[in-house]
Amino acid sequence: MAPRLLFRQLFEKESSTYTYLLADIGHPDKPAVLIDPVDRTVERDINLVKELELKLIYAMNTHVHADHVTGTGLIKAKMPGVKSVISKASKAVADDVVEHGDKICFGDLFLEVRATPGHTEGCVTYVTGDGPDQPCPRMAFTGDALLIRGCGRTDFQGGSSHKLYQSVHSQIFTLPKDTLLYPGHDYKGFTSTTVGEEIVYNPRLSKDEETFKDIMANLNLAYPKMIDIAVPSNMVCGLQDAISKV
Ligand SMILES: N[C@@H](CCC(=O)N[C@@H](CSS)C(=O)NCC(=O)O)C(=O)O
Ligand SMILES: [Fe+2]
Repeated sequence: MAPRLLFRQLFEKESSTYTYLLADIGHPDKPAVLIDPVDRTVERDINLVKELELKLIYAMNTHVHADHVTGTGLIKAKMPGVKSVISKASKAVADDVVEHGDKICFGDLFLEVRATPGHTEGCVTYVTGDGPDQPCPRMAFTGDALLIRGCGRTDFQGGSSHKLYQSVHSQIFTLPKDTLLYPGHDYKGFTSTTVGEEIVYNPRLSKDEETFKDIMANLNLAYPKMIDIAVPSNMVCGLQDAISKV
């Protein structure tokens, strides 16, 4: 039986952001979702959706990004009918706001929403679920909660090292060890990892919580260059930006 899931990992190089395209190609409509599109690469993403003859139904965010403007507003403007998605806990405006335990269906496949606050209060991880007639590859889209051999910073947007540690250990490290993890960014050239690998080799999250908090308190990272533009725009899922550009 041919696999139902079509999966593509896409990269935006200025912010080192990953966007993910998933579709149920076993369904006659080929319904698709985009996770964390970036405004600068919306044309590329839309062209790919069209070339693959998919029907994009959701443009989803893992959180209110601080380093780039989400593409969800522009996509909605260019593809009427597509719905923006973000968590209720983010307090952002979107067509659909989701909570822990919700399922986002595309065709006969779905993504389960897991609340993973800590990088921001509203961060969620999207986890694949099995299709009706065959298992779906186990994958989790972690946004900035978990990065490969790293994690999201916790020094703004309601960040909390305690919450992030608890989120990752209770919601991500409890997934089967062979679950493939796809982060929101990578700054070192990695593309994916697994739960089993990160439990052992993550230099921050493999430690006890007190050591983790100490590491996070001493990262000394500069604020993202676009934070003052990105956060207000992403609180409306990029819609203001989309309206001004069309
Ligand atoms: N230099 C970049 C921002 C880099 C940064 O702060 N990345 C965030 C994720 S985007 S909110 C982060 O959490 N990094 C963790 C780390 O350990 O690097 C810019 O100016 O945009
Ligand atoms: Fe972030």
